[in-house]
Amino acid sequence: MKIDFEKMDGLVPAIIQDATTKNVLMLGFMNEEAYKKTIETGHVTFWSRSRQTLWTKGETSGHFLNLVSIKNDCDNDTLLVRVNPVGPTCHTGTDTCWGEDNETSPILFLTELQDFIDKRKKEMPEGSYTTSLFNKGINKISQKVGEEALETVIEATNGTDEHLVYEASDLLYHLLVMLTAKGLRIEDVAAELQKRHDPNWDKKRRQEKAKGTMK
Ligand SMILES: N=c1c2ncn([C@@H]3O[C@H](COP(=O)(O)OP(=O)(O)OP(=O)(O)O)[C@@H](O)[C@H]3O)c2ncn1[C@@H]1O[C@H](COP(=O)(O)O)[C@@H](O)[C@H]1O
Repeated sequence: MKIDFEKMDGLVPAIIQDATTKNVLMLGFMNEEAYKKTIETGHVTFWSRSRQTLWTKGETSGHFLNLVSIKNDCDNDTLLVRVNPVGPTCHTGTDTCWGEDNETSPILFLTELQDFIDKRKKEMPEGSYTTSLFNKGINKISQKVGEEALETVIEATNGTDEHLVYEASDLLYHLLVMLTAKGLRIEDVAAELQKRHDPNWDKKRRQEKAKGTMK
């Protein structure tokens, strides 16, 4: 279904959400022209009600909202616009128009860290520990994962919580490097875990195992 501008007298509210952190950044209004321009340019564009003109967010500040996706609500009169913001969204200098900092949750940081590791793999800058791991290859990276797993286990059985968190972090970092080396993502692992969360998953797994279609 198309967004219904007519129903809304030509102007629909557009909720702007950070595609990564999922924080709500601001609310704006779009007419059909602004909507089309947003899709054509990939920069979120509104209709300014006060200035009565099209307004591309970032055109003066450089703080563009790069379009990721745009979606109608259930009755096609409000838009959810997911973006990657360049800089702070609010004109007051805060990340959201509600004065909040756009903090990444520690769990989401795992994907950010893997993006960073992937960048290291592509650019291979000198002096980087991650680069040195990629240079040594998958066998050495796998060995490091094994070592860090062992150190984590030792802390779990015989150490402090603080040391356990420290070693588990070493383990996760090296696991991310290993996944990256293999062209895989932490999201692939999360998706597998999500699949397993189905209460019938283990039953299905056993059935498939019995049929010999799964290891
Ligand atoms: N999270 C980590 C991280 N965790 C652990 N490590 C490194 O992993 C190594 C752990 O190995 P060990 O405990 O065996 O200690 P070691 O004796 O120094 O290591 P070896 O001599 O055995 O290789 C240390 O050198 C740590 O510095 C990490 N190195 C990098 N990161 C992240 O990766 C980013 C990029 O790092 P660089 O590529 O080095 O810029 C950083 O900004 C961080 O966010």
